[in-house]
Amino acid sequence: MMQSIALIGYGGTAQTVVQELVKEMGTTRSIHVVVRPGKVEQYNAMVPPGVHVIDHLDLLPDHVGLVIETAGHAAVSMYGRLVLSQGRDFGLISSGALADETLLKQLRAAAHESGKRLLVFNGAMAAMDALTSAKAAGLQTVCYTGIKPARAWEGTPAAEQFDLSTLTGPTVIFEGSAREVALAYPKNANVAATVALAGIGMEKTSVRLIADPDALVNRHRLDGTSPLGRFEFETEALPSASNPKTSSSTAYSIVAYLRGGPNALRLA
Ligand SMILES: NC(=O)C1=CN([C@@H]2O[C@H](COP(=O)(O)OP(=O)(O)OC[C@H]3O[C@@H](n4cnc5c(N)ncnc54)[C@H](OP(=O)(O)O)[C@@H]3O)[C@@H](O)[C@H]2O)C=CC1
Ligand SMILES: O=C([O-])CC(=O)C(=O)O
Repeated sequence: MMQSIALIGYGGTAQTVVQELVKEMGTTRSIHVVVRPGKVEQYNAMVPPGVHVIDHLDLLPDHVGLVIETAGHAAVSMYGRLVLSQGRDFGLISSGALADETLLKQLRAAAHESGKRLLVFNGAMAAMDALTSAKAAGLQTVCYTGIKPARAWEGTPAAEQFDLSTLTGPTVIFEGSAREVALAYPKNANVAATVALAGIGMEKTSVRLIADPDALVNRHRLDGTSPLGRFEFETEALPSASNPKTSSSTAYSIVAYLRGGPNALRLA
């Protein structure tokens, strides 16, 4: 049985989630979309009938038990504590925001205080079950590699270092820790932060980002070792139709969770 939910932001990810949920509106009690002040009218024209657009969390009815961020790093810090202090669960996809340790501590504290849950959806990454089992046994190394078409890296630090339009082959544009990449690539490296939060943390999780001029899909690769042995996993997803930085699989981790799946990590 689905619950009443609210989505913060109505970009590519939220639109896909809503499209799926309205098909089963009978089981979802209500869907609200929280947009920036002054934008209610604009977004009202975009949502399907029956979906409520509001511009402040105070306008959410009490029965909305879960608020889901799909609006970027700033929205996690702007709304997270308020959602939890209102006595609602907070689920997020912009997990790179949690590379800010102070924010993570504040959200965990707010969740403990209200007795509500702080969730990170698996997002574009898969194989989180292998990662968390290995963690239970003593995870030793984890490396996340993100490979995307060159145009997906426009507007990122890579565009200042490389001429993305003239790359002739796969090019490593970043190597470092999950914390470094989460802060430098806020729209492209949330996957690395999610892997770090589920596994061995922001410092120990190593990350490589690759721009591939011939790639048509986004590829996410996870390699790890533990006393259990080794795991490697790679998934390919079409970029979302509206945003080449985002894999279309991101929205479906939220949809699958709302349908009762295990597609989220609980941080508090
Ligand atoms: N965990 C994961 O695997 C992944 C996580 N992500 C994260 O998800 C985010 C969303 O991705 P995507 O759907 O593709 O992005 P889009 O750019 O398509 O949509 C973002 C939406 O958020 C809205 N928005 C921004 N700030 C606010 C705010 N303060 N309040 C309300 N709405 C706001 C924007 O609206 P407007 O500008 O009109 O106000 C826009 O409609 C990314 O920025 C990234 O951080 C993305 C991919 C994978
Ligand atoms: O959707 C993706 O491919 C991953 C992404 O943008 C992110 O990790 O922020």
